Amino acid sequence: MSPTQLIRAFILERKWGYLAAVLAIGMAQFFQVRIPHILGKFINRLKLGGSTEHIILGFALELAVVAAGYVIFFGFGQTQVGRLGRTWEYEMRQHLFSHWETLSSRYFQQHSVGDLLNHSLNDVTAVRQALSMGLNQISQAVFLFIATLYMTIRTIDLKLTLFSLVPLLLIPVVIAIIRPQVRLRSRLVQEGLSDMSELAEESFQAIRLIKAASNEPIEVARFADKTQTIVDRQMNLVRLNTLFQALVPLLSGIGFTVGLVYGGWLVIHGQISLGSFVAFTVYLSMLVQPLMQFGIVINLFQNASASIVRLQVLLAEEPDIRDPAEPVVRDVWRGALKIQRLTFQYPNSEHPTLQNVSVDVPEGRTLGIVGRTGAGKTTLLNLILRDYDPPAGTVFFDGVDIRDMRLQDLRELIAYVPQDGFLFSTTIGHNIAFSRPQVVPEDVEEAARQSRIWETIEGMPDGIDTEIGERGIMLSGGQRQRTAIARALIKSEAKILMLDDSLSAVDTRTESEILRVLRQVRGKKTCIIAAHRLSALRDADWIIVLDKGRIVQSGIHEDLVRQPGLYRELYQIQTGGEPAHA
Ligand SMILES: Nc1ncnc2c1ncn2[C@@H]1O[C@H](COP(=O)(O)OP(=O)(O)OP(=O)(O)O)[C@@H](O)[C@H]1O
Repeated sequence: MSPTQLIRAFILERKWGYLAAVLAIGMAQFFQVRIPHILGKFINRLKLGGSTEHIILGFALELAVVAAGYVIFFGFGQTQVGRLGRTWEYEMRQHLFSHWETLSSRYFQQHSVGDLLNHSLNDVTAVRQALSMGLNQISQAVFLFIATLYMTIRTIDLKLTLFSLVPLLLIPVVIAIIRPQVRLRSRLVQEGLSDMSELAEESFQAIRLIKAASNEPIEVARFADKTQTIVDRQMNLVRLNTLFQALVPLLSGIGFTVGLVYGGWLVIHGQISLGSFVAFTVYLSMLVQPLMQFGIVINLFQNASASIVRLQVLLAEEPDIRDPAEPVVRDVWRGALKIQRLTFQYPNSEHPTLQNVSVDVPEGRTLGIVGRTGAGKTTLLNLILRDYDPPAGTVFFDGVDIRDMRLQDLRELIAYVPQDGFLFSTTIGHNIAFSRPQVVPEDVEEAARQSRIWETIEGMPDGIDTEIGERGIMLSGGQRQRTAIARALIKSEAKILMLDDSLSAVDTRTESEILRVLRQVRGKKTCIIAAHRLSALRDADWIIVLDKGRIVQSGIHEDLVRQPGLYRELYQIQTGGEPAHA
């Protein structure tokens, strides 16, 4: 659904709530316009003389009743409108987040986090302001304007009202001229804010790198540059808004002068009473308020319409990786994997990253993937996960093209340890139980023991409830990797375990301990281990050697080290030039 449709549906669904709010705000204005009328009557009555105490008390009581009516109706309307606006904001943010969750990695590579946050914060807020404050102000303004005009024409003088009104009618003209500029400048401010949050986020993520390079002053200067741009753009907007907001009272002031001159003349010539003239001046000043509000509302709606366009673009984004129309569903999957003549090119890339890759991994077997950096190992794993879509007829799970499987089934069947072993800023226990929030602590412990992180956890102040800082900053690289492996192992019913260079940061002893655990898993799960370090692959049932996206060698470790080729080269480098032997 587009944001416009969403807004329409939202308002329609709550039409009675909105109607009650608008009517209450309108009613409040009718109470408000009674005040000058009472004042005028009071002055005229005072002029007649008589028992003043009694008169004053009577008028005071009338004023108090009117003021109470205003407060009750306005209070109700304002609260109601505010509540509806907040509900919209909540629902829209939920909607946006759910939508983003359907999109693939490709989308997040092409859009900055700063921009997305800007959408979910500022754009949604801009629409909310139009739906709450905007509606509140426009209801007030329309009702007050009509009611005031009605009162001045009916109870005072038509000509006096019309003459004073002429300068005020120029206000919409002024607004029409300034309006497009306000919109442009407010968009520039929003873009500047988005740039700034993007830079701050990147900088915080890279804080270790920045400190290691003593780059703090450069980062601070870059940030200052961004904030200066925002200030400049905000000042441009403020100047224009000031002009805009000054012109409205100026025009009202001219109307006021006309009213004073002509109204005074009418009083001198006895055509209206002094009380009516006083009431009229109050009415005129009351007309300024709705006109100012028209200006504010126009600004709010301008901002909201720019935000709606951005939200429109965002929600129009279709997920590029989806469930098939008629998925193949099975009760039991075994976990055999077959890759057949797989060639793949990233959308923004000029050359294929993988070329004609074929390999068969029977269920319960282990495939090792080795290759220099950039050879395409991660890409191959990402394609098996359908993080990017492989071409049809190239990747099969138990003989079924993975594109014909339900995404949820496929991903339930795979336990994956990504290269960066991403950890969330929560407790170590929650990180391990990430894909299985309902598991019991014993399962967390079991997975942690298998991945050799349990000892570390036991030494932590709060055990599995220890907070590990932003993205696991309190853990070492190896501890992070072992935590990520535990997270995969806890997914016990997965049929395929994929490790993307996940042992690179652990010492060789820990590596062989983890490999021993993986050996126990073997036979029950199909394992795919991508690695630079050949020691991680020694036990694999089959190894493929990737070079620039092609399989250049394949076989078992013992054979590969004997053959001349890339594998032996890597082996010799890693074993310090030892002669190749099994
Ligand atoms: N999202 C992407 N868009 C475009 N090109 C990409 C993308 N991801 C990876 N590549 C390119 O594809 C090639 C293979 O990258 P990949 O990450 O699969 O290699 P790798 O063998 O896992 O390397 P490493 O061992 O360094 O992790 C590289 O040239 C890389 O620049």
